Amino acid sequence: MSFDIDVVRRLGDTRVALAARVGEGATVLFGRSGVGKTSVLNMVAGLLRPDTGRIVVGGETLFGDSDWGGIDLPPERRRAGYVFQAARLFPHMRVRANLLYGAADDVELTDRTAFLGIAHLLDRWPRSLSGGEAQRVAIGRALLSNPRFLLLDEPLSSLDHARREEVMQAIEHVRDVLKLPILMVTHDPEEAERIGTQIVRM
Ligand SMILES: Nc1ncnc2c1ncn2[C@@H]1O[C@H](COP(=O)(O)OP(=O)(O)OP(=O)(O)O)[C@@H](O)[C@H]1O
Repeated sequence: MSFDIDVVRRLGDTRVALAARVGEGATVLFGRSGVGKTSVLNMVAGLLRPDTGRIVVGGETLFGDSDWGGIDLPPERRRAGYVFQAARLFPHMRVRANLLYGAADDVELTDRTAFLGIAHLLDRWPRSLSGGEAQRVAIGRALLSNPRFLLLDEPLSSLDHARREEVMQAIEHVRDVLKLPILMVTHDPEEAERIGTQIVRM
């Protein structure tokens, strides 16, 4: 599945612009702070509207300005799984309820929790989880919503070395075994090198 992204959006004094066409696997958006990486993910997710351009994922137009058919699919029809820098779990729900939020059913729960190494955490509250555990639950929640692709915004940046390795392996599993297309933001060159099938510099 390819991402074909050609967007411009002005935010205050910053002009966020990206033109990239990428293929299978994981695409890493790499660039200095403030260049607009998160804004690009938000545009792909449907949370931020580009001023001009188009976003096509797997041949389906998610957004197209008036020159491209005037299309703007709402976020729920884009079917993006979005994982943020901080896990952003619902604090009033146990891990199981967090995972199943947005899931049509629980048929994949066992499989997903097994490879993410979180099966033993289902009855825990988010506040009792380590950063790495919480981030793996956030990835599980995104996967269980049956997404067509994953958006990962610096999912490792708040973690120490050991926790980073756990989450990195989970992302590699999604890329290599589930073969779900990934668009991931990082400003860590080592992470970009390891996760990225292709790297797009902004
Ligand atoms: N609502 C807003 N109003 C004005 N400027 C904004 C707004 N939202 C974002 N910006 C600016 O747009 C630019 C892009 O922000 P964005 O968060 O996309 O960058 P980034 O590359 O993800 O940065 P970082 O690596 O620090 O997370 C920044 O300069 C930011 O200050």
